[in-house]
Amino acid sequence: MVVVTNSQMKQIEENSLKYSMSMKRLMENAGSAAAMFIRRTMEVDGKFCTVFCGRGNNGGDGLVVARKLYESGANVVVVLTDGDPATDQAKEMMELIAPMDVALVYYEKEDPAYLKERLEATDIIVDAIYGTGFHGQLDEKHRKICELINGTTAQVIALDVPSGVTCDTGFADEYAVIADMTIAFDSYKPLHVLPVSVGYCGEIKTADIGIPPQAHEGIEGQFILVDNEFVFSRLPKRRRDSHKGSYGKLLNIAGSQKYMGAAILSTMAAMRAGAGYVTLASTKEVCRTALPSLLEAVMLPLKQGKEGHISYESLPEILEALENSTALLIGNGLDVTQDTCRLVYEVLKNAKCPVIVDGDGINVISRNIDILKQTNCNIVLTPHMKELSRLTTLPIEQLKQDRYTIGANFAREYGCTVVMKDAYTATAGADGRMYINTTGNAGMAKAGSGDVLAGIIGGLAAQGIDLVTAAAAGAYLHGLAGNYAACKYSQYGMLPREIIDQLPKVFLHNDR
Ligand SMILES: NC(=O)C1=CN([C@@H]2O[C@H](COP(=O)(O)OP(=O)(O)OC[C@H]3O[C@@H](n4cnc5c(N)ncnc54)[C@H](O)[C@@H]3O)[C@@H](O)[C@H]2O)[C@H](O)CC1
Ligand SMILES: [K+]
Repeated sequence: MVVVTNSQMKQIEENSLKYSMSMKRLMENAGSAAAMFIRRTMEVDGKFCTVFCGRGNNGGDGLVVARKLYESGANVVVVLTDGDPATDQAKEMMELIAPMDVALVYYEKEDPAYLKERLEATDIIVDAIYGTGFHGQLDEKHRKICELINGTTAQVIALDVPSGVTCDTGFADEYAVIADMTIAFDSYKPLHVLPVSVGYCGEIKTADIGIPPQAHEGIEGQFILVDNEFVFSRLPKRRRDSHKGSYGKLLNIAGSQKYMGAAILSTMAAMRAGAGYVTLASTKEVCRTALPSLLEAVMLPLKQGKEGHISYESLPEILEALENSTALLIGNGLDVTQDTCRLVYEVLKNAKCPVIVDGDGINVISRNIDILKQTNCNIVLTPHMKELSRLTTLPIEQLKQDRYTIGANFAREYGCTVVMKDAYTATAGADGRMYINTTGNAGMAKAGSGDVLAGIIGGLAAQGIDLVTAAAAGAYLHGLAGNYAACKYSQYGMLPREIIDQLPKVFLHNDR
């Protein structure tokens, strides 16, 4: 799903006028679609509905909803929060509703006691105070209104945007409306996917408001919400006449005496993601220990260094294996030693296939970031917040506030893809596009989950799926399999290995 910014939405709206659409019809369609969603979700006939309308076009949509809910049998009161409508379309909607038996009250003129009483009896509140036109903070009056709305037990339906949330940044005033459902008109906007604001939206529905598809042409989404359609339209079905060589060879350089599990989890995940061959390159001890869990993997046992890591002397064997690989995964459980630093740098300088760098691989790169500029391959980095902080040398607090801009700038500067792992993982492409993932749950916040994600991305990349897609789709599949695992084993009880076990179910449900 493509996410459009406020100015892109305005452009789409304007384009649609070229296809005999009018602003008035768009508003009528938006209000009708919203009323339909409300009717589908809850009983409306005989219910008390209070519609809060601002002066802009969002308020105009609210007036249409008020009319439609009244026609469906609801007892409707419209509260005009800022006086009469200011835009031409909204004024027309006001004229249409005037003759109906819908009470129109002016917030400033109304007795606060009446409003309080009305809200106590209200079943459904429609928030049409501010839409995409809002930015910044709410003033005192609007904070009071939003506080009233948030203080009721009614179902709160926000039109397009919960009032008080800024469309493009997702920044929410501390008193912003907290909706049970938000009806996004035509397209998702950044606030509908950004972690800072999704919590204000409740359930999000998109309403077709009659904008012709041609009006979207040439609009390139900068934020892309990764969904089932995105992922499975990019993961081809396996051909009946194919063979294991058709699905690539992943070389996974992972593990050390201290972190054996990372090698097992990442290798297993890559195999479960569909790769034809997966080779685990690790110390002899890790390979021997991992073998019983990794019957289908190829083992490349290497010399062990003094600290239990892969010895630098193994470089020639690794480079030879790299020659035949279609993707490289490096870093899971490698440990950070002088040897691993040299090893990772040399391997990166020599790699020609797509490379995924995770865990200690990232920590090693953070010590010498310019190595990223000395490579001849496409690279995905998969840092969590702490690792991103090491990579960018920025404090975590700053990253939390502005990770989209910082991540996109980093990806652009170093020409790589950055999977920023968090509760809502976002993948920044080198072209500055941001792929937002919303699958996953708190049960995945356990050591080993990252190894599984890296393995999935590696497995997909080995099959020839382009690296940005492998990264964004990998995060989605990982989260969805994690959700299945939580359903089976609970968020408390689930283990990262069970995310791998659930991956086949995700594929099965999507006919892969
Ligand atoms: N996109 C479409 O095709 C359609 C969208 N519709 C609806 O229109 C709104 C956007 O309407 P707009 O009139 O541009 O803005 P708002 O209604 O959100 O009104 C904002 C209003 O408030 C002012 N303002 C902005 N920030 C602040 C602030 N911090 N404090 C006070 N006032 C502020 C701003 O200047 C505006 O005047 C969209 O969301 C849809 O709901 C159409 O109806 C259908 C087609
Ligand atoms: K609104």
